[in-house]
Amino acid sequence: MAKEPARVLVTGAAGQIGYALVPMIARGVMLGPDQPVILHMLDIPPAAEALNGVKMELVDAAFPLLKGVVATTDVVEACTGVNIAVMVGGFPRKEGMERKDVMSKNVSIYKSQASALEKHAAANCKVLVVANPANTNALILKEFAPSIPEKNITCLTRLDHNRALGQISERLNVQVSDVKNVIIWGNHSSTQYPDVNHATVKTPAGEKPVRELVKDDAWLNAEFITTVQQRGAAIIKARKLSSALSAASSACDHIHDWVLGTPEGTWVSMGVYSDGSYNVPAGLIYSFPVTCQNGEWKIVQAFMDDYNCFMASFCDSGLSIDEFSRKKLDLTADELSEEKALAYSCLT
Ligand SMILES: NC(=O)C1=CN([C@@H]2O[C@H](COP(=O)(O)OP(=O)(O)OC[C@H]3O[C@@H](n4cnc5c(N)ncnc54)[C@H](O)[C@@H]3O)[C@@H](O)[C@H]2O)C=CC1
Ligand SMILES: O=C([O-])CC(=O)C(=O)O
Repeated sequence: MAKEPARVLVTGAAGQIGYALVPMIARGVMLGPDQPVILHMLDIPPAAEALNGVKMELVDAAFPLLKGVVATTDVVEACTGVNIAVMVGGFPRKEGMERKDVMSKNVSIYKSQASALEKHAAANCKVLVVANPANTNALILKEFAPSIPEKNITCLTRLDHNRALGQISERLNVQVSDVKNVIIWGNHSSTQYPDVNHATVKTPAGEKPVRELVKDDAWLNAEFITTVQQRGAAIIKARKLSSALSAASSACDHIHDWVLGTPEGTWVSMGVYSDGSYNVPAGLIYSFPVTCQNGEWKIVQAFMDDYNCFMASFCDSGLSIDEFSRKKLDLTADELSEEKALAYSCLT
């Protein structure tokens, strides 16, 4: 029997990520080729005409899975009955701007949209915040939508995760689909820590650790990390616009794996509400390695082979974290704590 359509909200749908994202959703990239969708697109009144143009193009593209389009500048209409909310609308960082510069503008947007989602979205709506500062916008959304379970509110660090996979694949000249289990820890900002200590590559001789294949710890501990951390800025420099197609594609990956599950033996990075795992302060939205099953994510806690379980017992908990990594996990947590304080100061 055909599935009921899922209602998917995209805020900021007239913007450049929105323009890349809505056709992917309508094609089934996000929720699968057998899941019909009704798109809810929200933007602000100055973008209403452009938003209507996007709606016209969606009609023109005749997507078989697309069962309806709501294009509106009314936040209540946009949020009503949605099962998935992808929050892209916001004030983007421009060349030379730090994320903190855009904090106060986004705090007020996320406060009001949180209330609309809380009152009007479907029960168990899953929320992905893309707009920067993504982790802190998600935290504000969580604070102002107290009846939405905290496990349903996440932010996008899958783009950073995919960037890390891409860098390793380029360096080793292997298929990106053969690289797995990198980790993005922390903030979607230049303090994030792209960690390859548990990442592997599929080879004809079995799965091999990335470190063993790259054979260049100096590169992995320095240039690789900064390349991933600074990739957003490099795209802005090259395009004079921030990443859009890769952001849209990664947002689809995030929701796809959350709803439909991660493959056996594979984890992905998601910004989720910290429960204190890995000694990350509870109450931050922090990017962790997660596996997903039955529509729920779970922070990866432990390696399954004996050696690493043994090693993990000497560390904080879960995957073994060396001293180099520990400092980087703490640094990005400190930045998130500062962002949280700044965001709260914008509320008063
Ligand atoms: N987490 C991540 O990995 C990434 C995050 N981003 C962030 O995503 C956001 C969107 O980027 P772009 O699409 O390039 O920006 P954009 O400026 O092209 O589009 C943003 C859209 O949001 C709309 N908007 C503004 N306020 C709104 C509101 N209150 N409600 C609904 N819509 C509103 C604007 O009118 C515009 O159409 C930015 O904050 C950007 O920094 C971008 C790339 C990656
Ligand atoms: O830096 C930005 O504003 C865009 C962004 O988040 C990214 O490309 O990762």
